[in-house]
Amino acid sequence: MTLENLNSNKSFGGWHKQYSHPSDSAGCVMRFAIYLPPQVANGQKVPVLYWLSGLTCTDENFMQKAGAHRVAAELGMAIVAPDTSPRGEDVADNESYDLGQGAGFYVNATESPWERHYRMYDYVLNELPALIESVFPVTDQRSIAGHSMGGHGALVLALRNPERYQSVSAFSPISNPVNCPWGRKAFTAYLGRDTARWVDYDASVLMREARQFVPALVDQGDADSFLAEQLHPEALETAAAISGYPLTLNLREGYDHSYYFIASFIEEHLRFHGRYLG
Ligand SMILES: N[C@@H](CCC(=O)N[C@@H](CSC=O)C(=O)NCC(=O)O)C(=O)O
Repeated sequence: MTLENLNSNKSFGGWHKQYSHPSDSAGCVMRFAIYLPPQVANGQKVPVLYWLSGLTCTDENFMQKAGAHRVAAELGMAIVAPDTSPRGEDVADNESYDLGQGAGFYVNATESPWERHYRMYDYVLNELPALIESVFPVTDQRSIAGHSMGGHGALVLALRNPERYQSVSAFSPISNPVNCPWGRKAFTAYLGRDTARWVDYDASVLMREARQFVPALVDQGDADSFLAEQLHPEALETAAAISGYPLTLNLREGYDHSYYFIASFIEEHLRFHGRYLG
């Protein structure tokens, strides 16, 4: 295992660290950030919250802007934030911000030229937790959360793999990607034109058909400029009502799509996950 430590910062008694490593799933060098709470210094193993970021983000946005370390330190919870796509000179890209590098959509691409590296679903579900659990003092208790494109990724991963996660939460998720411009553009490129293949990556479709449940929390700002066109939380709410899914969806007055919104409510999300991670 070649794991290169790129950076270390002490934070709230614990450590924020950044690493790179060669990834089998992505076929390139991937980066992630990890927050290790102070409890690990006492030889304690801690559970892990995986955080998936949104379009244009890297492993850095959440760690720098969300203000999550203080409560993670109190709860004894590690947080792992992977990059949002494969990257590199030989990795396919697109000039737009919502396709290609920085916009992996947490799918396994099947279409050229994306299928060689864009396997973020496998990376986040399998490769990254296996690496984290073999190298760091963590348990195999995992929860998952994310924002926007990352909220879509977190919901899809938990809905398809309920045995792998204790809880799931999302800020402003792309809730019904088969019915919004961001989702249709990305899924056409990564998965092809056959829309029957898209539903495996649509949280609202998956939640409507779910039979095995993971406690779910979603927060959405009502002043979010992407709300009407891209996010469709009402589709998630309808799906939960049909399947009886344990979803709490909060509409927050005046909040937009930014990390100011995430920072305002991240403590509630961390405490929510803390209840299920033990
Ligand atoms: N046109 C904008 C869009 C980028 C943007 O708003 N990114 C969000 C996530 S949107 C959905 O996935 C984000 O988290 N940005 C990073 C941040 O630190 O705020 C643009 O190109 O900037």
